[in-house]
Amino acid sequence: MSGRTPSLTPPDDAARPVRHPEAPAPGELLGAHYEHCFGCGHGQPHGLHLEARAGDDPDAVAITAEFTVKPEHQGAPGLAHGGVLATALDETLGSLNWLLRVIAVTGRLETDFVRPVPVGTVLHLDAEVTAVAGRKIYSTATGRIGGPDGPVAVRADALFIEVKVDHFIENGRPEEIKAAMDDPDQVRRARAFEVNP
Ligand SMILES: CCCCC/C=C\C/C=C\C/C=C\C/C=C\CCCC(=O)SCCNC(=O)CCNC(=O)[C@H](O)C(C)(C)COP(=O)(O)OP(=O)(O)OC[C@H]1O[C@@H](n2cnc3c(N)ncnc32)[C@H](O)[C@@H]1OP(=O)(O)O
Repeated sequence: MSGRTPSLTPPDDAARPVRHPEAPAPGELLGAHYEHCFGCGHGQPHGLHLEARAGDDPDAVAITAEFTVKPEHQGAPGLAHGGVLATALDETLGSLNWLLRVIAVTGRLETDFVRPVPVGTVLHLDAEVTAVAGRKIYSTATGRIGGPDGPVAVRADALFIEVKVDHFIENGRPEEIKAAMDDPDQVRRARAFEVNP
């Protein structure tokens, strides 16, 4: 994509991404990586409740997701806030971690807002890893309105950086970290990212 900052362009020796052999099957609902996550958590009343699925092409590290814009997501009257749309893109791109079976955090997210997105709209998102270079994961996402093949409303390119579980243990607030480590469901989800908490 033109006009991107150099840090979003994979180096020449970057590898093609590979879907992990134990990744969720094509079409499988991914669920939430953390129940209180603002993007995907079912236990987060203020969240986006984004639902993501593993992409249909078994050779691509790709997913699809849907996000319904609610009145609480407004910026201008009747329109989605741009930061909320960026969050939906970020969350969708972050969900690609399930297919790589690594934990990675967003280092850079570059977003284009192409069309306004009215409240009530279902945003149809798709995201794909384009390249991997060491800990650096390059990815891209699009959000369409009016259906999965509708016009593009938002798009983003991103650089995610692989981290170990210590990233969260060392930086997260102790209350939430302890609760996560004491929760067998959370530990099971973390293992899906090959994490051993
Ligand atoms: C029991 C507890 C369980 C807890 C875990 C539970 C579940 C786990 C599952 C999933 C959770 C994972 C993520 C959350 C998922 C979804 C939410 C959506 C995603 C997000 O919302 S996530 C939050 C926002 N995100 C951050 O909170 C990051 C803050 N940040 C940092 O924590 C550091 O900044 C870090 C770690 C990124 C890097 O730090 P570092 O010291 O490890 O590595 P370093 O700096 O050496 O960078 C290595 C190479 O990346 C290049 N690089 C780095 N940053 C760059 C940038 N910004 N632009 C361009 N290039 C960059 C360097 O240039 C170098 O490149 P090179 O190797 O070529 O020199």
